[in-house]
Amino acid sequence: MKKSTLRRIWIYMGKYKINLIGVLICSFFSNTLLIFAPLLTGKAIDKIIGPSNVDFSGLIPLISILLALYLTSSLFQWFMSILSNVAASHITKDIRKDAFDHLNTLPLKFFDQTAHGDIISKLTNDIDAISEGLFQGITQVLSAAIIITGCFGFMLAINPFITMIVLIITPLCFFIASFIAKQSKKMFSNQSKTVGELNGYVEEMIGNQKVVKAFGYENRSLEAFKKMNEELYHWGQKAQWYSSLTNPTTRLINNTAYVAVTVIGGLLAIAGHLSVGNIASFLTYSNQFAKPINEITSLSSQIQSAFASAERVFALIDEESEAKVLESAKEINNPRGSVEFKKVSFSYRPDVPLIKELDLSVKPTNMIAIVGPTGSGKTTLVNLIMRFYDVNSGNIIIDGDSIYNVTRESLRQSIGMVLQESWLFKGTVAENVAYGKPEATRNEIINAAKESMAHSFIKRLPKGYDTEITEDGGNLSQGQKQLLTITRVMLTNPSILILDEATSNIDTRTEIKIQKAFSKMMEGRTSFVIAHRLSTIREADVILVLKDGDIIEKGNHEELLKKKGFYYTMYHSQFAE
Ligand SMILES: Nc1ncnc2c1ncn2[C@@H]1O[C@H](COP(=O)(O)OP(=O)(O)OP(=O)(O)O)[C@@H](O)[C@H]1O
Repeated sequence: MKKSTLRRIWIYMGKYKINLIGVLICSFFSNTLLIFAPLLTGKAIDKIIGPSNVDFSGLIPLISILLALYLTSSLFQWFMSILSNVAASHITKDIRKDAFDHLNTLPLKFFDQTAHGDIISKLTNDIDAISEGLFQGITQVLSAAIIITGCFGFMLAINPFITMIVLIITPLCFFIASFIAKQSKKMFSNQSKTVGELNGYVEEMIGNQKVVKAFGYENRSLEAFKKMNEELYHWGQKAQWYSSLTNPTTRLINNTAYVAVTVIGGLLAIAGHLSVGNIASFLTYSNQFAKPINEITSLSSQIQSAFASAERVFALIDEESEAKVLESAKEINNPRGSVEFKKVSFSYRPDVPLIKELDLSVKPTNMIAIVGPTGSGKTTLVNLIMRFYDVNSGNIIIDGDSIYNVTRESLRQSIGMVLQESWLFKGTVAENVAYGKPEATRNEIINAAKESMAHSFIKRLPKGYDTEITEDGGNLSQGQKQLLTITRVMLTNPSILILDEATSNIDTRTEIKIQKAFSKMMEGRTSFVIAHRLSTIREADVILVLKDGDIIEKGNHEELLKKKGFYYTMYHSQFAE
């Protein structure tokens, strides 16, 4: 357990000090009251002296006190769980908020390099494990400490000799329980690893059902699933076999102690050293004393796993945010759209240089097409303009301002992006269109849709602009989804456009319609268009041909064809197809 993890958990918990103090007080009273109960029960038993010989005047007050004691203890128990649950939910909420807030400040690099499932599991399971583990852990440790000390004290007071017997037998239980726990832990961890694999496999198969069916993969998929399921069964069985040993073994030892206490207690009673009531009290104390000791193993693993989860969540919160903007950073508003790259160098990994001292000057309202083989750095160029990644050296200037001297928000608001994947979320058509401008009026939305030629298909949807779209736009065609994302960009009215393979998922007939929407959108705006289909970028003012991160050819369509270089070969190879 790292000290810093403890300190940070304490900072979160410290905000709910009052609840914590309340939990401590309630736990103290609830457990202390309970510890007195067996003593009183013993005394009550001793009031029943024999047939027709019951000391009612002593017995009735004892029973009344016992009832009051149990009632008060239960009330304290109830208050304790309310206080601890309230604090636990607040802490979960606070940590989750901090983690999610921080997630929004992380650079794209982080999301590119981290498994998304892992991030989700940190935000959900791990955060739950922290609060559950810690609060249950703390309250149980506290109760255990009070119960063990109290019971030990009372047992000692009743009879030190029998207390020694209990003291010898109970740790034996503890060692056996922890040995079994160690063995079963291995099996449980294999089991959860297999569960993880199985979940991943099922998710992949469900997500890619089309591909599974298209390639007739069903039977092979079933085979692979069967194998994993068998493995899961195997580990599950073993884990259960070991863990199911704990209870019977510890019970057996505890019961042996119970019998020993009863027999020795009986003998001592006959010798006149103990009363029957004393034996009854002692038996209850020895039981209560053993219980928390037996639970220490599971309690410690619960607390350890809460700490492990806390470390994972704090590691996420400690991930380095996007570089801070300068204090002097200004807002960029409606730029005219001139873009300049000055000796820009960039690489994703220090040992693999990608873009080397690239110079480029783009005039406002120009259409720049970026073409080149796969992996040549086309998307990287637009990543740099959007500041998804920062250059290693050099500068990018928009309308005379370095993009590093303006706020990221205003820079990104000035640029509209349409990607190959048209991302839509669960909500109405209108809500999806207004994603970048939530305050847009219905008229503005309709006008944008008319401009992007999406209006006619939206009108025909069952509820028009109020039609609910399922997650990922499953109930729309690929072309319709793309028209919606174009409308979304239209509505934000950016000065600069980036279209990254925006029509590559669309059939050629729909593409013509979408091309028209694009042409309309590009009017009066600087645009960067990445396209594999060269027929779509013939009209570009400048075509940049990229190869291994360098611009190897630059010019308009005719100029580049005349050159008979790389573009010429690419263009003709596409038409030969
Ligand atoms: N997040 C990343 N981390 C590390 N390397 C990356 C990352 N993204 C891209 N690369 C690498 O950088 C190079 C350029 O990638 P980029 O996506 O810019 O190519 P592209 O020309 O857009 O390719 P495509 O036409 O296939 O989309 C490739 O070699 C790629 O493997």
